[in-house]
Amino acid sequence: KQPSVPVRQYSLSSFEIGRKLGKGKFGKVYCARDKATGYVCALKVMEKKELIHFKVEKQFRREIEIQSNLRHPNILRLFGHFHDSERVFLILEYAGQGEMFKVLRKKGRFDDVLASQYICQIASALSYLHKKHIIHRDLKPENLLIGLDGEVKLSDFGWSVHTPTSRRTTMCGTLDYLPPEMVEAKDHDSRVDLWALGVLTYEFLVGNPPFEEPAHKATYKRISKVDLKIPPYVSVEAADLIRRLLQHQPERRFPLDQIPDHPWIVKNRPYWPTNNAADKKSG
Ligand SMILES: CC(=O)N[C@H]1CCN(c2c(Cl)cnc3[nH]c(-c4cn(C)nc4C)nc23)C1
Repeated sequence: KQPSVPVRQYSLSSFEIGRKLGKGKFGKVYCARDKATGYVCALKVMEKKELIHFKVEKQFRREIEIQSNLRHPNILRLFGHFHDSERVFLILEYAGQGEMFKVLRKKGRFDDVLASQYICQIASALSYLHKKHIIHRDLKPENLLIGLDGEVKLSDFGWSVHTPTSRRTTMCGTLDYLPPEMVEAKDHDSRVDLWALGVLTYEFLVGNPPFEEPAHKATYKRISKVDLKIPPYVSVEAADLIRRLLQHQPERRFPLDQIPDHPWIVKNRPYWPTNNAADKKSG
């Protein structure tokens, strides 16, 4: 009988802690190296009392359960978790090029080649999740990371659930990515991620989400009416995909598995993937 790989028990002393990478909603993330293997990872630390105070321990357990079982090149791996008396620790994959929203803010907006590569990779990750009856429900630049070779990594599964569902937890944070059926608190399914993908496509190419307004109520109205204005500099092919995703009726939204064949993706696919790290190495 083949001995199964023993599941290692981790503790804080298993790691050398490096620099602080950033703050998530409920915790801090540090770069860390596993002493036994030298493997670099990201260690997310959360205070138990904070999880209890924000009443998110159920959501947090779901995040661990869902993300631990996912294996996809565009989904950030969760390798394991452990806790001590007052904190919980997540051992996450380290994304070598950091946070998407910082890159987007710094660049302002992406060109068709970069944006279409990112959208195609995110569509691939969403397709993988939907086949497992999981919807992400919180797709936005803040929840995207970039790996060492420039590939996108979906992270933060705090809001993901098994379909179909109707939201029970009150929403906080930006409404910008929510489809009509969610702002109208109707039952919803995996096609909410299609709407968010449309919002993300728009934001990558324009620099801000399509229905952004200072007041929540105004954003809500623009989403409900699909009050979409696409600037003239957005290419015809990109505008076509954005319009096909930002459909009020979920069943009319462009299906994920057709995205790799959409003209905008095909036209902007490089002959070979740009592998920044390799380019630098080869000089
Ligand atoms: C919600 C949330 O956890 N946000 C972020 C904090 C850092 N974190 C990372 C996570 Cl969870 C995983 N890998 C990361 N890599 C980086 C990073 C790399 N560079 C060069 N700069 C940064 C920053 N950050 C992470 C997720």
